[in-house]
Amino acid sequence: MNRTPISSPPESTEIRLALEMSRALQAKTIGPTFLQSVLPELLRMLGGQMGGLVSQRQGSWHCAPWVGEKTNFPIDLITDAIDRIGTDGSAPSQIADGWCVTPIGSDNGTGGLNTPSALVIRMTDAEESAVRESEERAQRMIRTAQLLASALQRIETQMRQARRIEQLTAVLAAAAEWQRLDDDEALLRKIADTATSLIECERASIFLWDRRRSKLIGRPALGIEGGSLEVDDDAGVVGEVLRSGEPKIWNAGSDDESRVNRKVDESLEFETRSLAAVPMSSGSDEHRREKLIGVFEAINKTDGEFDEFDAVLLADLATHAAVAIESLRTRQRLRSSRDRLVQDAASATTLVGNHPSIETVRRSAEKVAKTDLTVLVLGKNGTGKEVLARHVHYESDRRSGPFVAVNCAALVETLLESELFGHEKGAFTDANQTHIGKFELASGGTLFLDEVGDMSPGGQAKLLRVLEEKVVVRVGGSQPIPVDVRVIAATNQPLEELIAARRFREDLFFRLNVVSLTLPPLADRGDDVLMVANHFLKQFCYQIGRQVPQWSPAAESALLSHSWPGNIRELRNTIERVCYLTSEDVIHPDDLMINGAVAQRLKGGPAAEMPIELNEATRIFQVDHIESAIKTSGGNMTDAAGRLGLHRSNLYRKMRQLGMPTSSE
Ligand SMILES: Nc1ncnc2c1ncn2[C@@H]1O[C@H](COP(=O)(O)OP(=O)(O)OP(=O)(O)O)[C@@H](O)[C@H]1O
Repeated sequence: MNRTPISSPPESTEIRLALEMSRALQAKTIGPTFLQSVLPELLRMLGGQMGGLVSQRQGSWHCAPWVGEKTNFPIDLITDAIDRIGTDGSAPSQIADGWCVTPIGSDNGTGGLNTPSALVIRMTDAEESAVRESEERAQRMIRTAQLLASALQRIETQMRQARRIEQLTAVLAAAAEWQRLDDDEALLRKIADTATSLIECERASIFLWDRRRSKLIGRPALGIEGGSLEVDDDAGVVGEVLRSGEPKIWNAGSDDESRVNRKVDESLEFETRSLAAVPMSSGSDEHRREKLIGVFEAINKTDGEFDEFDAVLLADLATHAAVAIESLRTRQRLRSSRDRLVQDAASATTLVGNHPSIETVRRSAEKVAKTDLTVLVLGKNGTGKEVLARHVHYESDRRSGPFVAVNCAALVETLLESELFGHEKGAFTDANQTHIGKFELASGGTLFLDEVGDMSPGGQAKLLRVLEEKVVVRVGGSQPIPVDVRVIAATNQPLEELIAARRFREDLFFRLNVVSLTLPPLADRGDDVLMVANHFLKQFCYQIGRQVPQWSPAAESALLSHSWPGNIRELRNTIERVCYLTSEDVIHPDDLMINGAVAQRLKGGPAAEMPIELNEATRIFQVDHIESAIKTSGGNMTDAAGRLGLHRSNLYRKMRQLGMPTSSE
């Protein structure tokens, strides 16, 4: 070989190289183009004429970054050098035929080069001669090449880590956006679009698994106008993923053609050149398999082939996508069962009647329902004040929220505050646990304050404050809790008279009486009596499974002429009795047992042909007796309780026991 005298590289080469590389490592702008821009200068310092980083991916060699021509690689030398990488990560350089090859060890999965790689330098002729002449020069070449190799590895690691952070940030941002979507078509499309742009591929598809039919349904089925793409769940690469639960990559040319299900391409008039597919599961490690909902697939990498980094990114997206799909499904299920419940509850509280007075109330109720105004419902006992309050609730935008009813008369002052506003654990002797008040429970919905006229003065003052400030403070607590509640109050008491007698606060009256709705007594509703009677008749007959009987004309007249002092509640009880105590196809006036007929019947009068069990007779007597006490007291429950020798709260308890409506929650 021709030995040309050469000058040794200046002693400072290694130092300059080290300085240059440390500057490079500190640069904030390290990116894919960075190495390409600094490599020529580094090579020149090393005495190289061409070279760069060579790595083997998916069976073929890639040179990037690289300076100079890409021909005549010393493949054998590179393979040999890579094979010599020690288990401890040591990577000896090889010098031969003018090449210096330095393998780059794996960085143990820290995000750097975990594909076989080597720094390859083609020496200038002068450098080659110098290296051949002098062992010291050869050693210097090796040392500087190793220095450069380790710097390249660090730079590459940094770049990959920066890219990974960027990707994960993008995945998290996308996942947060997916959680906000409420329509599954839009969600799936958005997931596919995100994957397409992050992974840099032509399209992405989600294959949802229909386990029962052993099919995978491609969504979005791009290219199939309005149709759906369905494949057998064991076909193609997606089938492999489903079977193994592992990510799979396929690249045309380097992988087995038979793995791809070309039927999909045919139906989409598309050509798959490369493909990465990963399982989609919303479960954590041990539940991954059972929570597998499908396969996520990226098709045709825009530049080159898919590699394991793409598969890792796709798997990140798939995990978040599976959670978003599952949580949308759960939300949809919950929403539809909630809608069904709301629908059931709304239809169970129908405001029956079409008398003009009821039509007027209904129209006003529906109008006020669209606002958040406080409503005061007025009317005698049993006229349907709670039914009307529920009607307002179910007609309002708050219908999916709770409807919470509180009977203010049934609460003694000491309990009222804790019932309405809640208490903290330890607030008083029996407060073993934190108790959420009705205002908080009704948040997002409606709070119905029944018998508000019976509220104690202290209770009235506290209620007024909450209505004005729209915050509650639990008893024993200090934290103000904002409450979003529409309040509907009701009373059968003449509030103006109570105000004059200083038993009801005028300021609270004005606060509650923003809109008032008044229900007329049943006797003033004309033929509605028959309509409501038929409504209850059907309801009770259905409950006990008997044929609905007919009214005799005389029974209809009796219903229409009765004064119904207990209003609809009395009518309801009457019809309930009729349903339970008669068995004929036609109902006669005597069957109604109104106008004292119950007592007469219980005393063994003419209406007593049908035997009644003792329990039922006792119940009927008690109901009748309590109703007449309430009637005599003009609806004042405290007074009625006094007449019956009971405390007011015991009267409510008794009424509940007897199945009498009490308008409490
Ligand atoms: N218009 C109506 N259509 C159908 N059922 C009704 C109607 N009005 C009242 N009811 C029924 O009558 C009974 C009494 O109604 P509700 O409890 O709403 O009356 P109230 O005026 O609130 O009574 P109270 O003043 O005693 O609290 C309930 O069983 C209710 O379902």
